[in-house]
Formats: sequence, structure tokens, C-alpha cells
Amino acid sequence: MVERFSFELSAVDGAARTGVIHTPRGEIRTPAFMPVGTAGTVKAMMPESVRATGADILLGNTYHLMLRPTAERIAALGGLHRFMNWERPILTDSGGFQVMSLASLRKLTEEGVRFASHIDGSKHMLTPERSMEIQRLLGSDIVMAFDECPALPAEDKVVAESMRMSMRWARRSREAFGDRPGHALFGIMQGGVTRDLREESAAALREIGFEGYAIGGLAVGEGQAAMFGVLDYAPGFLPEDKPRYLMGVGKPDDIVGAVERGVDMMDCVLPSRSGRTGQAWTRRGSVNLRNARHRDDPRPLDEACTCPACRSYSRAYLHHVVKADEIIGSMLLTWHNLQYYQDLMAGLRAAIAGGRLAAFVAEFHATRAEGDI
Ligand SMILES: CNc1nc2cc3c(=O)[nH]c(N)nc3c(CC[C@H]3O[C@@H](OC)[C@H](OC)[C@@H]3OC)c2[nH]1
Ligand SMILES: [Zn+2]
Repeated sequence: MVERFSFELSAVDGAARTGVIHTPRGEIRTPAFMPVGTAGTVKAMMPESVRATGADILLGNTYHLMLRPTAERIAALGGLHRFMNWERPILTDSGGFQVMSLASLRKLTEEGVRFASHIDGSKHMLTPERSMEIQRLLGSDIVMAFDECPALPAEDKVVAESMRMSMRWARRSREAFGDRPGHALFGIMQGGVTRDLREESAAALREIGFEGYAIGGLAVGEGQAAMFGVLDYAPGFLPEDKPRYLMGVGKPDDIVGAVERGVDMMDCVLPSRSGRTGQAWTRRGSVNLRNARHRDDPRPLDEACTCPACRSYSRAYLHHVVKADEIIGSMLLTWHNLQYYQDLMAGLRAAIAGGRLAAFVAEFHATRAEGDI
């Protein structure tokens, strides 16, 4: 049982790293994929099932939880871990990103963001200080600084101004976070796809000092090539002895490319959200179970997978329950997709530990068909 938050690197292969983040609530094996549990639940999954897929940590969200059921109510009930019955580490986003993508009537000033709830229109204000208070009330183990993520494409001037405000908010986040042993505050690098803005942002964050560093402002429509272009240099601007978290990424091939470039942690709604629409991710590519060609197919989705969907059901059954919009369809495909992502992370961790990442990546690309299989 550790009292403090620490990151232990155990092997490096090129720019890629593998290690363990130690927290009072448990270990996080890196590179790590973190399932998204936005409103206190990973949709269609029981917490024990999320753990069974291999996840060490899951995500919650300040924006959603502050609106419903409110952070104060969750705190009064013992905090988010107790509330959602997940006793392992939780990372919460700071809310700014969701305000800009979900809320209405937004007013952005140096102080913070004033907005109306997308649920009932009630008026709210998020500032670095309020975001830190909410994440403390939730009890999350890894807290994200309050930032602004500009929509791309944007003029360099706009990206620079936004980044500089986010750096001023990062300092206010650090000051409001206070001294909380065993908890971590991560700074978020901004700067769009402009190298010198990314470098300026990294320098500003290092000067403030954080327990971990996120690469924000990506996976917002720039495309994989532009994202990898930033990842070819941005991780190297960050301290090598601290975790690097790429926010909102991604498809399996995005994840492999990000790990090759030195990213340690990622999150994405894709495996859970696409599971609810009948899309499965497998070693050989993606499968759309709504397609009629599966209706007589007795084979499992992925013979190499140990999840309940692949162990006990046929593609024909999955096609049937997805077409019939049966709840079990979402349950089985979400479980499968999260398990596939965790198996991919386990493969990446082992390959880096064994100094054979290049071979793993070559094999990964060789077995994937383009498009649906
Ligand atoms: C999809 N592409 C994508 N690019 C992103 C960039 C940023 C960013 O620069 N700053 C912040 N603060 N958040 C970002 C986020 C949201 C991640 C959260 O979004 C939520 O998933 C929907 C989830 O909340 C449980 C997750 O929590 C960390 C991004 N998402
Ligand atoms: Zn499976």
C-alpha cells in the first residue's frame, strides 16, 4: 500500500516506454488504456466487468458529474469511488473540453467559462479553482488542470492566445489543488499543431511542475497524420520521468502509433461507444455486426479473444441481438471491444519490455484488413 503517487519506468524501446504508476488505490500498468466512465458508469458494463477486461483505471468527468448528480452530493455519499463501486484509480477531466462541446450559452473570459447546462439549462461557472474543488469533492486520484482546447483548424494567433490562457489557468489549477499526498495533478499541453507553441506550452508547464503531463488539443479533427506529426516531437518536450497522457485517442492504430512515439496513457470513447452501435474491433480489423452476412455465421467474433462474447456466442447471435436492439448486444460488444483494447495494451507492454516493439507493430499492421472484415 503506497501513500504517494509515483511513476516507475521499467523498460524503453526506441521512444516507447513501459512502467507502472503507483497510487494509494492501486497500480496502473503503462502504456495504459483508460475506459471512459463519463457520468459515473462505463456504459453497459458493471465495474467488476471493466476490471475483468484488464483495466487498472477508469475516467470520470467533471462537467457531467457537476451537473448531475452534483459533486457535493457525491462527496456527501462518500466520493465517486464508493458511489460507482470502483475502488481502483480514477482520473477525471477538468470539464473545459466538455463545456465547449456540450453546453450552450457559453461565455469565455480570463476568469473561466460561464455556461448553461445541456440537461436543464441551469446556469453554471467553471474556473480553475472550481474545477479543482469539484475534482477534490469527487475524490479522483488523478486531477486534470482546467484548460481550454481550441477547435481546429485555427489561426496560429488564436491557438497561441488560447494556449497562453490555458497556461495561466494551469498555474491557478496548481495553486488551487493544494497539498494532497497520494493524489496527482496533471498539466495539459496545448499549442495546436504548431511546434514552437507546443514547446512554449511544455516549458510553461515544466516551470509550474506537475505529477504528470497530458498532450491536449489533439484528436479534434486534425487527422492521424497531423496528430502523429505533433507526437513526433511533443512527448520529448515533457519530463521523461513523468507519465505522458494523450487525451481522447483513439482507434487501435492511433494507439499503436502514439505508444511508439512515447505516450504512456490514453482514453477514448470509441471502444464503448462503437460497441453500442454494433461495431466490433478485432485483431484483423473492424466488424460491423449489423451486416446481414453474419446472420448464419456460427464462428466466434475473434477466436483469439477470451471475452464472454467470443467464448460463448456466435457472430450469428451477435448479429441477431444487435439487429433486434437487445441490451445484451451492447453489453457483449462493449465488453469485447474493451477487452481487445486491453489485450492490445498488454501486447504493447510486453513487446516494449522484450525490446521487440518494431516486430509487434509490423505484425499488428500485417494482420489488419482495411475496412470491415
Ligand atoms: C476525443 N478527442 C479529444 N481530444 C481532447 C482534448 C482535450 C484537451 O485538450 N483538454 C481536456 N481537458 N480534455 C480533452 C479531451 C476530453 C477527454 C475527456 O472526454 C471524455 O470522453 C468523452 C472523457 O471524460 C471522462 C475524457 O476524460 C479525460 C479530448 N478529447
Ligand atoms: Zn472478444
